[in-house]
Amino acid sequence: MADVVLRNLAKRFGDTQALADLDLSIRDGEFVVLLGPTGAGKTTTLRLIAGLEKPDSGGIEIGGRNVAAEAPAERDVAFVFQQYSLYPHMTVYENLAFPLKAPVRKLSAVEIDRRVREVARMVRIDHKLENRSTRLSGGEMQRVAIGRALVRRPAIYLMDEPLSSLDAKLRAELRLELKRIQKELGSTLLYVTHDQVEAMTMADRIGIVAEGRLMQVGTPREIYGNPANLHVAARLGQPHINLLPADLLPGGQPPAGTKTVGARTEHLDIVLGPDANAEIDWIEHLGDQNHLHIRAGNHKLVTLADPYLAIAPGDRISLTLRDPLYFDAAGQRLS
Ligand SMILES: Nc1ncnc2c1ncn2[C@@H]1O[C@H](COP(=O)(O)OP(=O)(O)OP(=O)(O)O)[C@@H](O)[C@H]1O
Repeated sequence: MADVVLRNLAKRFGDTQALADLDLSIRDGEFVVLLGPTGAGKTTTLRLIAGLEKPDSGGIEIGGRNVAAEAPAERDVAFVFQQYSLYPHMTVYENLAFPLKAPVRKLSAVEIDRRVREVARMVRIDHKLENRSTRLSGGEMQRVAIGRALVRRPAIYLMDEPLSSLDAKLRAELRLELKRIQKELGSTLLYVTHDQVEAMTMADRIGIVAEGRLMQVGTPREIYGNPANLHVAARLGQPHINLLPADLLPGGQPPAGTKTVGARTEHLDIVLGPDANAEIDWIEHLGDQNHLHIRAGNHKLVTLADPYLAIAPGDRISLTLRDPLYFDAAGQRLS
């Protein structure tokens, strides 16, 4: 495993600036997640590190080595794609063993067997080793694809939305397993997703990417609690952060220059009573929690509420800010 350093990386495809001035250091053994919408430049970043694309400018170091002149095979990275790319004519065992059989690796049959079985146990596919890879469920195929990357011990694992084709339950399971395996192996991992829950639950650090730029890098807690700008604030949190004019609700202390107040659930106090400044529009019942849709003046807000809160559409409430986030006219965070 190794440190990976990206310096001022830029890449353009025709008129599209896919990446601009991207700086990022990934520490040995760290799990970094790039989070951003479609077209933000996440996959391009992985492909540049893997050597599948050439940067227009900037540098890439893997384990202290400048890899600019190295072919993909020399870079010692393992890539897991969104779609399981297994060899269909092979069994699960053969798929897992394949990356270890390259003559340059000089591994004995006993060592290959040991590693294949160890990784198969890790990704919980050891009971299907003799199955043809086409005779697996989607989740099992993706486990094999991840396992095939894990049998090698590369400098870095690059994973491009490896769980996005799976159903929600499997995604949640594999998310936990992937994090456990990464910790167990001490692997360096750069993982791309547009799923904020994956980013929050797996990452040591999250990098928020938008329009080819890295907006902020930090721990999930920093990114959520201390976003640098409106864009970052809007990427995390369910329901979405409410963006309101500075003078809409009482309770805040907006600093000079405040244009927008960012209020998440934890920044809003609700009291039923006579001093109402807002009204409940409707309530979405999600089982373990409710989403309250609230109207305050001409603005609509959404916040979470305990399902036992005795509240109904049409109820008038008093809505107060508690330590929200403040942004200036350019969308930069003020405090
Ligand atoms: N080979 C290519 N030729 C032309 N344009 C490309 C190419 N690869 C990427 N792009 C463009 O570069 C931009 C960044 O693409 P990239 O695939 O890195 O985004 P992404 O963040 O991974 O998006 P997604 O979540 O949809 O995978 C997009 O506008 C995309 O259309």
